[in-house]
Amino acid sequence: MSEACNHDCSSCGSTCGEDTRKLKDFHEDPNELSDIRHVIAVVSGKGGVGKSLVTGLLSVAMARKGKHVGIMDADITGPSIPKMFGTTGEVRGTSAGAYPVTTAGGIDIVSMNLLLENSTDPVVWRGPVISGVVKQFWHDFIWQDVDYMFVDMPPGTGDVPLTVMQTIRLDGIVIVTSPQELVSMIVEKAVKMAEAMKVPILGLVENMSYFECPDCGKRHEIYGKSHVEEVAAQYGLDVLGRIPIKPELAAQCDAGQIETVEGNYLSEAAAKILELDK
Ligand SMILES: Nc1ncnc2c1ncn2[C@@H]1O[C@H](COP(=O)(O)OP(=O)(O)OP(=O)(O)O)[C@@H](O)[C@H]1O
Repeated sequence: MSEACNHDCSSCGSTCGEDTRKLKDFHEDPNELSDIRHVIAVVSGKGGVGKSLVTGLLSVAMARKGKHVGIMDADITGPSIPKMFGTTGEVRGTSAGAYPVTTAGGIDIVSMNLLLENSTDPVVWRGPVISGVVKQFWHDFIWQDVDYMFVDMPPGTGDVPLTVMQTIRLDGIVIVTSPQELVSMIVEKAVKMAEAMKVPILGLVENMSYFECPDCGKRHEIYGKSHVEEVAAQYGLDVLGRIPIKPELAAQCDAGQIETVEGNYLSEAAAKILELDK
């Protein structure tokens, strides 16, 4: 709240968490044939920090717990989910709606890359068109019996994250950071956006946290000391996991083999997400 606050929010553009205006509810129902129990969005402040990797690993972790998982790849101009899962199938449609493509491990995926004739074709559309596609992924696809849907957001706080948060009733967001980012600033932006949109934050995941020497097991903080714990404490958030830099992880993602990745870097995140069922 600013010092000059006169408690008349109607003429104020700031998002201070004290907003007295009644927020209009823009949430929209999914396709009438869809059955989706929980939706979690994965966000990051900038590109390339590993948001898609975290979306993929969280999905695999939940699928390994016996849950039916869906992934909506809302990164329309930079979709990477199908490649990570080695999914090339075609979207099938009926008059009632279209169906996601299912991975080898049983995860349902919808991504722009599954709709393009050629996966290397660029998507050169303006923001409103892109946001419209994300809405179509929600309305026009039939998501059957999905326990947990993860939405891989484009980085930042632009049109698409806003559309997703307004349109889909989210159970929470997971914020992905990396040690080389200005973590405090990124987290504060995400916290303010989530507050403004009334979406709970499930916690932070730090990717590329450290490198573990394969010979001696010593951990090296290649990008400098992590500040994720301090920042999380500052905002009252949980740290849900720290993922090391691991060339094998990148190689498995490039080979479409994320479902065979061993180790569970996100067990705390998965435990927290499972609590949504309670
Ligand atoms: N911990 C890690 N160890 C090794 N490679 C990683 C790790 N995290 C991510 N990568 C690699 O870095 C690249 C970027 O990761 P990813 O696509 O998940 O980032 P992103 O934040 O989703 O990017 P964008 O915002 O551009 O979609 C990928 O090639 C991925 O395999």
